[in-house]
Amino acid sequence: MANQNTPERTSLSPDLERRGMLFILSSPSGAGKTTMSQMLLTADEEIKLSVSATTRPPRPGEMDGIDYHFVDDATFDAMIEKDDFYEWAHVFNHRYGTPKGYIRKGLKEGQDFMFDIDWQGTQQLYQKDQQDVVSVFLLPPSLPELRRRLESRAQDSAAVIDDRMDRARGEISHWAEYDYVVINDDVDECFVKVREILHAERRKRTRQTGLIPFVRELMG
Ligand SMILES: Nc1nc2c(ncn2[C@@H]2O[C@H](COP(=O)(O)OP(=O)(O)O)[C@@H](O)[C@H]2O)c(=O)[nH]1
Ligand SMILES: Nc1ncnc2c1ncn2[C@@H]1O[C@H](COP(=O)(O)OP(=O)(O)O)[C@@H](O)[C@H]1O
Repeated sequence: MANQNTPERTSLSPDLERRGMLFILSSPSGAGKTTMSQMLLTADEEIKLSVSATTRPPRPGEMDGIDYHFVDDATFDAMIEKDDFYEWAHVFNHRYGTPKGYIRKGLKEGQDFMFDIDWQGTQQLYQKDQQDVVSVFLLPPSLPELRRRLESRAQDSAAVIDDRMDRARGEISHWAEYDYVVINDDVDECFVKVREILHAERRKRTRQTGLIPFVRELMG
């Protein structure tokens, strides 16, 4: 069996074309989206991260263009003006948005993208492209554990952590809008579940555009 962190190809066949997928991970802050998305990106060479633009300042260790495109308010305004965003939203007193160009081009070429976005962005992507969106909501095992994770990440001030905890219930209230809900208790078990979802969704008949010519040929 392949090691769970080893890159692998998961296409049914390299010859079969399929539609790219918009794979969304949402959760209250601290429940584990970044952890899960990094594990999936390491383990699976067929999915790329959609790098959002944000007006929030970088955390220690975050890199411009890798974790986010860190922009100022004027630049974000200009991007809205130029219709550069697939979707954007206000979250925690900052603005976050998904730049369009890169995603559109990739999807056409059958590339899968992972989105670490909130429920507002998820709703907007569903409105634009219902067929290609797969959404997963991560729940923490408990609220005290959620606080413990925010504190253990040690990258936000006490006031920011309090604010995120205050908003957690509101974010959790959107759980039923998602295709899948996974409780992130043990990190490795959660990863296996999220990866199973990704693999199964790739095999959906409607995503495999190469099936029609394949079956035609199969049937002679
Ligand atoms: N709608 C939308 N939400 C985003 C985007 N990028 C990030 N977010 C969400 O903004 C929230 C705050 O993200 P961040 O500041 O990185 O904090 P974290 O969730 O604690 O890692 C999270 O719920 C993210 O999923 C985006 O492009 N669009
Ligand atoms: N299943 C888990 N058990 C324990 N700690 C976890 C688990 N998942 C994530 N963490 C830790 O919790 C903190 C918040 O996780 P992170 O992935 O940054 O959350 P988010 O991106 O949703 O804000 C990080 O320090 C991370 O290492």
